[in-house]
Amino acid sequence: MQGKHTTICNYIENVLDSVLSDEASTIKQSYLVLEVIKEPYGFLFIPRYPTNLVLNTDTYYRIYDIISAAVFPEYTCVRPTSMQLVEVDGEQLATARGFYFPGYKGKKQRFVGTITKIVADYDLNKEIPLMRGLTVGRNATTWIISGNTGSGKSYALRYLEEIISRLTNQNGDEPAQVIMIDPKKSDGARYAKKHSEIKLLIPEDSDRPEDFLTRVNAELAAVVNEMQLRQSKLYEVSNKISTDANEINVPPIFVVLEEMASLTLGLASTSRQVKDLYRELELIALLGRESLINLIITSQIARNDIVPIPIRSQMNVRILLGRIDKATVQYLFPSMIDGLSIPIGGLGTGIIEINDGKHYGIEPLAMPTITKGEES
Ligand SMILES: Nc1ncnc2c1ncn2[C@@H]1O[C@H](COP(=O)(O)OP(=O)(O)OP(=O)(O)O)[C@@H](O)[C@H]1O
Repeated sequence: MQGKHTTICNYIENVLDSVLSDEASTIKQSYLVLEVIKEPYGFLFIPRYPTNLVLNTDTYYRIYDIISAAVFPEYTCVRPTSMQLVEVDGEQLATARGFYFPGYKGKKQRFVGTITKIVADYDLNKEIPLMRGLTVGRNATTWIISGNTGSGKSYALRYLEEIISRLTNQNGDEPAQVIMIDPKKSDGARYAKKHSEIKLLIPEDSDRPEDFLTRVNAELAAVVNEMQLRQSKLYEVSNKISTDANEINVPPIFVVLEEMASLTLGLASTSRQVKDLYRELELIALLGRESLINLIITSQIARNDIVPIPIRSQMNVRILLGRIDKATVQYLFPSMIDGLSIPIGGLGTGIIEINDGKHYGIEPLAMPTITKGEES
């Protein structure tokens, strides 16, 4: 990795000096800060050895906390989920490595407008826009949206549904399929009622929780079956080693599960129906990507007994809206328990981590605001 000593680097060095020099007076002058001016952007913190700094995770996040606050709002730092120790090109051994802090100039901007306007500049078959400057690659097929009541989960889901309704198979002649499971018969159910193309699963008035869950499991089993059929077909027709079901021109399938906690409410985690549910969801989360089967879960809290670890750990896109504190981050962002980044305030805001090979860590998020006339 390479960087340049730009004006902001002087500023960061001064900030670091004044914080760190109290603890270790010899730190001053024993490091250099460079700005990485090519993608992936950010900053390099390069200590000159010998140094009294130990380059470990604690030091990394300590420096992250200092830099990220000091450069905001001119720059936004992304909080990596692990320490980033990188090789610095063309340096002597004493300065041949440094900490890399990913970040970008300015702040990413919330979209405010009609869906048509928001998506106009994007190829939805490649990426899903969430903010101006923040998109999710379509290879990220598993999403979890969590947050306290009123934080904007349902609103975020409606936005994603509007996006999904514009997705098709490779040839563009078959729309994406959506299966909406809404045990609370709330926003998701009401939205699906107006969109006949969505397959809606809601409890009947006479259903006991286990009756509804049995129907949900049957639907999920059918999705898993379709996943296996697609994999078999892909195996037969493809000569490529790395590919996905776009090659066989099938449309993406989205399983949307609104408020996961209410699906198992009142049932023991050891019951057959609950175990079946977790098994089917785990299979979809683990194996769905190649067969274009996507999973979107919302949950007020992503506790282990609500979203079991094997499912949660497969989630490529993790969104936490609303209140961000130690209690709320611990399930989706365990590495963030100490030192929180700065979320942007307001409705539908929080933090996001995207695991699509193009993002480095946790960043602030403000979900789009859809202006009247097109919100459906
Ligand atoms: N991105 C946004 N832009 C504008 N308004 C928003 C946004 N996100 C949420 N809101 C507004 O905030 C309020 C609460 O949002 P929402 O109903 O989605 O929360 P929730 O997390 O689903 O709550 P609950 O868990 O109680 O169902 C709604 O009035 C919604 O219109």
